[in-house]
Amino acid sequence: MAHTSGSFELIVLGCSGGPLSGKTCAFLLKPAHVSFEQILKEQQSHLIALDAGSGLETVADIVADCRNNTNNVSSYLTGLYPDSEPLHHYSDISSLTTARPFNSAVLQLNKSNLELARAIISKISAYFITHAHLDHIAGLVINSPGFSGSTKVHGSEETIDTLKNHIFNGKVWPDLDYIQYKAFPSTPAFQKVGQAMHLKAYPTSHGLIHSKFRYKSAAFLIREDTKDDHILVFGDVESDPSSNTNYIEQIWSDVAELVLSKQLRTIVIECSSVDKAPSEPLFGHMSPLNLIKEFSQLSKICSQKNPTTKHPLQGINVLIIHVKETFDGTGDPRKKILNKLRQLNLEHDLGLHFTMCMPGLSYII
Ligand SMILES: Nc1ncnc2c1ncn2[C@@H]1O[C@@H]2COP(=O)(O)O[C@H]2[C@H]1O
Repeated sequence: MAHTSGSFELIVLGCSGGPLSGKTCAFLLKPAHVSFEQILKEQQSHLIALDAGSGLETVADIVADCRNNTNNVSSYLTGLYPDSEPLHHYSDISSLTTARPFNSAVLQLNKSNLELARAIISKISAYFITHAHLDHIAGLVINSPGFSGSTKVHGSEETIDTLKNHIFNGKVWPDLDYIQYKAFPSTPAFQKVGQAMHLKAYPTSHGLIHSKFRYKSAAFLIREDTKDDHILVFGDVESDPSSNTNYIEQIWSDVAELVLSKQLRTIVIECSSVDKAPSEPLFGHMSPLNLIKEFSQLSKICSQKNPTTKHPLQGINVLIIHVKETFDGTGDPRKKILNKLRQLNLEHDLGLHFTMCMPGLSYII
């Protein structure tokens, strides 16, 4: 049975911001109405990958959890800290549907956990990479010799150049001829992905290289065609005031109408650390104050477009990813970040609903 309550199923393989080397950012996305059973049978797949910091090993672990009724993957990140809470503590919305990604029809197939994981990974129709930092590509790289044939990898010109010349270059990793690179259009535009989705890639700023050159990441607006619904997924990103650019403002201006018409109800975005003193670097990332300022800006843009809407962001789901693990003995950074976001959300009267993403779960949105 496919999940039918939402438009998309976002399967979180990893969402840590490091420096932990496992469970870093990797997501599978498909229309919610299409089941994995169908995906495994069909020729033309509905499944896409957004970043690939984790891969085959996590899918195999999720299959094992589904088969054994355990929660090893979904409790992985919360299990790191002594003050961690049960999963439901990390979401504002009890109505946000989470599920185990694979149902009995898939799990009953006569395959080992690893064989089933490979069968699922081999149905990814294309990888969309926000930027080439290792924590977003490690799964793609290490898994690539096991791919069954041509593999499409989409990214900005800069990301593709880095992957081709600095990763898949015969030295760091074999230059595999079945990887087909495809650059995003220079002006953001929807392109068909999978069988019933379209994706538009926007550039974002992810800090400076050697304090000089802007390092770009990306954000993806994805449309589910049958329901004309959308999800916005950011890779690593810093706020416009931090970067002194207007990349995020351009995205907000482009999506404001969709927010107003309730055709964009979920935004997946990073919040890597707690707020820092101005002298401390954020390394091209968000903290709660910066993120809430960005959402206030989106709210303002929406209100300018439609002054009669009082709380344009009311009910928007914000899924937080890329929290950095900490070693300072002060406990779970996800709790601190979430508490601060909740407090600022109330103070700014935004009406957002926050969820800390966890690996091993499907979010039906
Ligand atoms: N100059 C630096 N010193 C120490 N750590 C850094 C420095 N620059 C970047 N980083 C870290 O390296 C990480 C690379 O991935 P992220 O962008 O997720 O987050 C980055 C920071 O946590």
